[in-house]
Amino acid sequence: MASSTLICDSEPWKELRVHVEDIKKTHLRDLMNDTSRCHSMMMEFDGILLDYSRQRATTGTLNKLFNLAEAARVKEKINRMFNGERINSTENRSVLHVALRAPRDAVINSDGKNVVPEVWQVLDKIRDFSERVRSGAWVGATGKALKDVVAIGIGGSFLGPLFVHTALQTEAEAIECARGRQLRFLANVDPIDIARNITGLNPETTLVVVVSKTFTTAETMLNARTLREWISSALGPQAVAKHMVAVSTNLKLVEQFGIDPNNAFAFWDWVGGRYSVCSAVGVLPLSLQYGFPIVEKFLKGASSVDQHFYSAPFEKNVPVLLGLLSVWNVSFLGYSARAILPYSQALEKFAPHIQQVSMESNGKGVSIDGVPLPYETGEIDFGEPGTNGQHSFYQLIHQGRVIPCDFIGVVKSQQPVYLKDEVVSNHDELMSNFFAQPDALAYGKTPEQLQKENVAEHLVSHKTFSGNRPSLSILLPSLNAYNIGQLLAIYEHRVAVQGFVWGINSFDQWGVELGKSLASQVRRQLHASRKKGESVEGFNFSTKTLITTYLEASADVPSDPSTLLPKI
Ligand SMILES: O=P(O)(O)OC[C@H]1O[C@H](O)[C@H](O)[C@@H](O)[C@@H]1O
Repeated sequence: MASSTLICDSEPWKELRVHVEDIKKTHLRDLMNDTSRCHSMMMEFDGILLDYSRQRATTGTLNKLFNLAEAARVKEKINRMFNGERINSTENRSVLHVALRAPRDAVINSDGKNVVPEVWQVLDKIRDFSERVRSGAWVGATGKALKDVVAIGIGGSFLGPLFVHTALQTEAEAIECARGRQLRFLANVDPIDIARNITGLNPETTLVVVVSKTFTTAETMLNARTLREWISSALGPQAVAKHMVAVSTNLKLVEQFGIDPNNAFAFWDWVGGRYSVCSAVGVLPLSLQYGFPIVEKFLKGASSVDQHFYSAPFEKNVPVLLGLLSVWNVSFLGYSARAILPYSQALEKFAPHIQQVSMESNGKGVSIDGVPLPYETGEIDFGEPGTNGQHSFYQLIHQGRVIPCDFIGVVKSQQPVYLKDEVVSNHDELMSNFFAQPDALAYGKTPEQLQKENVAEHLVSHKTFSGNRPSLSILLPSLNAYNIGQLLAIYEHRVAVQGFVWGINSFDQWGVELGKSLASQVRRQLHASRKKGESVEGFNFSTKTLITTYLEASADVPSDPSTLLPKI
């Protein structure tokens, strides 16, 4: 364990701690009255409007945060990331998801080698393959076109592609391109997820894409073996070659599984799982569904933000500003959660994706040098589309704990609806809430206001809103593939900025390993008990009792069953 200077020992950190006392003396109601402050806390980039005037911050706070960024050497760390240095030091890897969406002529080096040509080699292969499948040039074992795709993967090999798919599903151009096709995602090892995913699908017209960076993830591999069985029991084992393809960094294991290496789409260990949606992980299933040209627009949107993040000064740099403000909220104001609230049903899978990007990246206990941290990192991310969330958990956000909110709105709906006799269009109705909620949180409602409204005395405290609750608003011009790419990259880089300031490694995830290895011990026990009747040993009293109860109550499961697939 090396020793290193922690950011909390720096002068800018200490200054921010002192500055909290100044901010405590202010209320957002007053801060919002300062028009020049608000003006300076709004910016536009590539069609996106960012308004962070409802943060509990002044221009002075921002300056102190920029000093903190300097002390944390954030610019240097961004450069090291883009230069392909091995900033993921515990795995000895570079972190180059930006190369996945770089233009064909860009140069991004990893170990002195420009990786952009290999990125485009795979993209070209995806374009070619997806066009062949979509046009019916590539057919299944019985000669039928493959119109349905099941993508098997979990975590980073699932959440990002699901978010993008869900966001595109209702977009006009994407709808046209996807006509007659279905894309489904099988993630959970729960057989119910298998049942749901194969329901209504015919193996003859289905292509299965196995997506796994390592090709060893227990859930994904069992699901892959299950769908291999589903295909071969219906069409014969030789059908697997036509009906199963793979995305992985481990092409050797892909071949051992029985998938033709020609039908494997590579990516590289410099792509972290949760940062892999722009690799074949997302690009292959999405291109099969929507065609490569749409996915290329998504990559371009992400690339535009990459260039902005790399080159814009911090005062006008969207991911940097967002990252610094999150650090301010978490480490100085003590707000440990963040709500992601898109006012667009198309973004319903955005919060679950960002949950992994953020929490798996920044939920760490030690510095990048292995020094235990005296401050907490990461935040608890959750969210639902507005207005649904308003009728669910917003009560707590308005009158309970303070949770900084990200409001994400879209100017032009993907699916406008107008009714002749209504006051506003349906999208305007949605957006009325998008504009109102941040002010409700910021201003609140005072007892004096309530008294003026003649509210009964015994209800005044119940109806009082303290306000002073921070939020920020992001307004996108529309929600097409390009905008979806922009949004993704903004959040990816914001998380990196937070990690750079906290001085942690945002690109490893050792915290997921312990549970996996304990599950292996349980798996061995279940096998031994079911097949050989062995008693449950080697666990504490609680776990032993739970497992024994489970085994006894399911003793009717045959010890050597023949293959059984869901019947639904
Ligand atoms: O893509 P795979 O190798 O199958 O990994 C799938 C997921 O599982 C791991 O446990 C990690 O928590 C995730 O970061 C990863 O995305």
